[in-house]
Amino acid sequence: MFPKTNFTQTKAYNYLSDHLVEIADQHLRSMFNKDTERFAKFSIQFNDILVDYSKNRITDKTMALLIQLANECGLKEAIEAMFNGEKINATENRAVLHTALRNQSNTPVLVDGKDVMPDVNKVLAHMEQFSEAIISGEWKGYTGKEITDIVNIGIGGSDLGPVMVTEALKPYKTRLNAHFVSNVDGTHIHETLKGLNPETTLFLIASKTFTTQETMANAHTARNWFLGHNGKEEDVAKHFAALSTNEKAVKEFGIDPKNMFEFWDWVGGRYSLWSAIGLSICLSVGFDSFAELLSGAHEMDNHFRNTEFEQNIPVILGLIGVWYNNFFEAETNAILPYDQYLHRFAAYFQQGDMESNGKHVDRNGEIVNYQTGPIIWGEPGTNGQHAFYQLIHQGTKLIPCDFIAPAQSHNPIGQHHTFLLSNFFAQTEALMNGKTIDEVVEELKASGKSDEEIDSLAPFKEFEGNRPTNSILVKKITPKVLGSLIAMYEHKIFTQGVIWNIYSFDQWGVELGKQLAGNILPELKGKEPVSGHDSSTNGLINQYKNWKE
Ligand SMILES: O=P(O)(O)OC[C@H]1O[C@@](O)(CO)[C@@H](O)[C@@H]1O
Repeated sequence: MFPKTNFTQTKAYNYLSDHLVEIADQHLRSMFNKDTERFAKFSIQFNDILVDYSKNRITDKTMALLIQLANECGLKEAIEAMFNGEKINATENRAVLHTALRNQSNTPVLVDGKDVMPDVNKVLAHMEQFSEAIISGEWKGYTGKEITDIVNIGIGGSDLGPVMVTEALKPYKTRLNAHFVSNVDGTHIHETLKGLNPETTLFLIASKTFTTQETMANAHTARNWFLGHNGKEEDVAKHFAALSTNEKAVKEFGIDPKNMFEFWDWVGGRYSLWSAIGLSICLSVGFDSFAELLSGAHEMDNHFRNTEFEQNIPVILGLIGVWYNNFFEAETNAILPYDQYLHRFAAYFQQGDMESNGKHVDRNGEIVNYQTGPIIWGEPGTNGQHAFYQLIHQGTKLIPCDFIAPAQSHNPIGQHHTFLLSNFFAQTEALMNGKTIDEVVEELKASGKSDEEIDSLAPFKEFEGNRPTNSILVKKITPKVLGSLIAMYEHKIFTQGVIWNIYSFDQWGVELGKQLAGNILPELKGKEPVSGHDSSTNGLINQYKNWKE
């Protein structure tokens, strides 16, 4: 039974509110000075991943109370409910089983009394066979040439995951070139198709519903492009595949069901890279690397399901996020990967986190009176340091940051990696320690500044510090490590959704905009002005109609 606790009515919530007052004036500097074991106490190593959460505004008591909060909110029951295939996505009456997609132990997972693992393994085998046929060159296009380019056409969860993983695992790239089209803006498919050869291009139409406007528009344009370049209807089967739950729509589009890779309604779009949606990953980095990715995620699943909360990484990260979100009023969470290959990692979790926990109604249908999902953002380090770190260091907003870095680079050129890592270590140290006004004055004195100059400059050069961070140091970004990292964040999001008593696996909030776009679309034809909207929308549409060609 999935619990429905209002966390603000738990004992732990009240104890945490009191505890916040107790530690409000404790600076992280003093916490570290007082406790030389702080790092050992507040860090966990999981295979080739070290999670250091010691630079957070927590004490032993904080962690004990946060774990009490998790217990009072029934987190353990909720975790079991998910893994056991209960229909915890209640508003869509669906199970939530992205974990089954990587269940390499093959223990049965029942949905409506049926073990889903045989179907999962059947699709995986098809993905493996298909990928190997394409990569080996055995599969030929309509003029007998082997495929050289893959174009994945999808959006949201049918794009962001494949893009992020393909970029993150570029060192494992196969001979195929992967391209991704997502935006309905014609520029996206225009720029992608430029320079591609229809004889050697394979299109993957990735859409759980196979109804998404952007994806279907791009898919039809791709098909017309193919047919417009001497491709024939009977050749479509050699150059188009579909990744979807909607076989009927796939057939209607004209894709051979043999080239359809199915997945199921218990796979959420933003949790679908492990499913047939991951076919572009298999083609980009090879099926073996994809299998390693699944393996890493499966290991994290077992950790999340079987580890006591005190040592449970996703639970701890989720609870610390609740601590800042609901007690320190932090509204955002920055994900800062010190690895250029992970440049789409934060973007991926913008959907993963914000589409899951960006909710204002609780599981009883009541409007919440507390904060729920944070705003997720971030860019790779060290670039962020030259863009927005000023605010993180000296702004008025508290920005909890996750710093991620690999000890080993795939490209050990000169001193680049030590430069990168020195910044990774320094930034969290600076955010934690800050620089006191006395230290600033000493520095200015030593640089020869006059007393008058010191008085005027010092206030601007002080760093409060006490700014919380998590440091996630991995041995190397391999498929297995990446799989564990992604699953770690998925389960962090799950943990927070349980604490906030919200449904994390539907996304009704994306529907209204689409519906209104459908209403407006026919109005954009012709030149006659519209008047059926508010004055702003009318004004904008009519100006567009004046200007459009
Ligand atoms: O895979 P599809 O069905 O085309 O959906 C694409 C994306 O659209 C959504 O906004 C839902 O409409 C995301 O949740 C989803 O990942």
